[in-house]
Amino acid sequence: MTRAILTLNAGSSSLKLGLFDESLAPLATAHVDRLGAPEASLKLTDAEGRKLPSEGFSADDFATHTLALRSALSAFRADLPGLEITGIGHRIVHGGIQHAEPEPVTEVLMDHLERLTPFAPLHQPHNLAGVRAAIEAFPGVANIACFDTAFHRGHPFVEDTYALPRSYYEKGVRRYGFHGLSYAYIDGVLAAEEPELRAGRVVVAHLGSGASICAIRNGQSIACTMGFSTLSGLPMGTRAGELDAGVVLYLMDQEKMDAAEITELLFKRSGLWGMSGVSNDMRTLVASKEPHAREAIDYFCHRVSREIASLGAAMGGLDALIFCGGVGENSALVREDVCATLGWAGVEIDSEANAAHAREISTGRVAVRVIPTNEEIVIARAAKSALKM
Ligand SMILES: Nc1ncnc2c1ncn2[C@@H]1O[C@H](COP(=O)(O)OP(=O)(O)O)[C@@H](O)[C@H]1O
Ligand SMILES: CC(=O)OP(=O)(O)O
Ligand SMILES: [Mg+2]
Repeated sequence: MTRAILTLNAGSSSLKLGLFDESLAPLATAHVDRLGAPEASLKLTDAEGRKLPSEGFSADDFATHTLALRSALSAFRADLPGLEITGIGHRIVHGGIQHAEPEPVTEVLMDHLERLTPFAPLHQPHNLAGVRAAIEAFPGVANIACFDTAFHRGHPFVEDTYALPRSYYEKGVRRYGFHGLSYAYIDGVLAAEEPELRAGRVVVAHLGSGASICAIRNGQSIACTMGFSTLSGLPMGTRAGELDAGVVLYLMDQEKMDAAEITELLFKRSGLWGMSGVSNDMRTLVASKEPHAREAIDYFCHRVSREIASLGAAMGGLDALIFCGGVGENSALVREDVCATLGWAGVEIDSEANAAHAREISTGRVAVRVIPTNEEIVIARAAKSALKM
């Protein structure tokens, strides 16, 4: 029997599972892509990252996060007999004020995390459902919660607060920031491979179905485009991103929408999906001839460029720009568009290197990199350390 750590990461459009041995060498991954869409699919890879066959599934098996989890776990079981799961690490999007360090799951913790669901409705319920499913599937095995908010907890007060009466800050109305496991991974790569860059003013653009950008200096989060909830900052697959709070008042006052309807509109029917009327997926938009699809891409790239500049300003300049996440790693078109308007800041890229998704794509003063993120290994490391393996 090989002893293994299992990791679970439920994103807004994806489900990613990882299996690692106790020295943290990868054994296998399962990645459900386009979750909930007719094109949903499962990709399994082995220890060497080679694709394994994963037949016998249809889109119905990935229609919801719960079904996708069941299908991915069954695929793992079929392909990898002889494993003993000794610890399970979970990406939990929101840890609130109280939870930053990875923690063993208890009933009390689950209760705290449940209460944060309204701040991350596209994630927290799926994250917690994943924990419950893991408890059921692997009784007696310890579950460790790893928080997406943790990486940002030390950011400066001016980046932690809104200009509201102080009592709201005390109640937890703060700029939390998310995608912290991804930022921690990228920071770790820079620490190991390009420490001179890490010491500079680094902006990391995590562009996936959910998207945010973070300013990092010496491993410390300085600012993030996501704040109180996973709604703010960039437009995303189905989320609006930056929005004048006056729009919400208008929706309530004039359109008589209640909180549930506004949540549904801003989290699930806006962003790339709402603007284009075509798809929430960048691949489909790039391939589409619909003018609204192109407008959605243009809006996305425009907001990404503006936010990169804004985060650079928060640090007094920009030395390195890193792209990661499903869009950031795979869309040369988006990177090209984003960088095209940042020439004044010293961002210049080589079109061929960019088209080839090379790691180093810059030709100008700012180092521009494409680094595939790996939230799974960050979760596995945290689980191993919390379990003192
Ligand atoms: N080849 C590609 N070109 C453009 N976009 C891509 C490509 N591959 C994946 N994507 C985008 O990446 C997104 C998924 O990114 P990911 O970081 O896995 O999302 P999440 O974790 O938020 O669910 C998809 O919605 C799609 O828009
Ligand atoms: C926080 C968030 O939006 O996560 P994801 O990109 O995985 O949906
Ligand atoms: Mg994700």
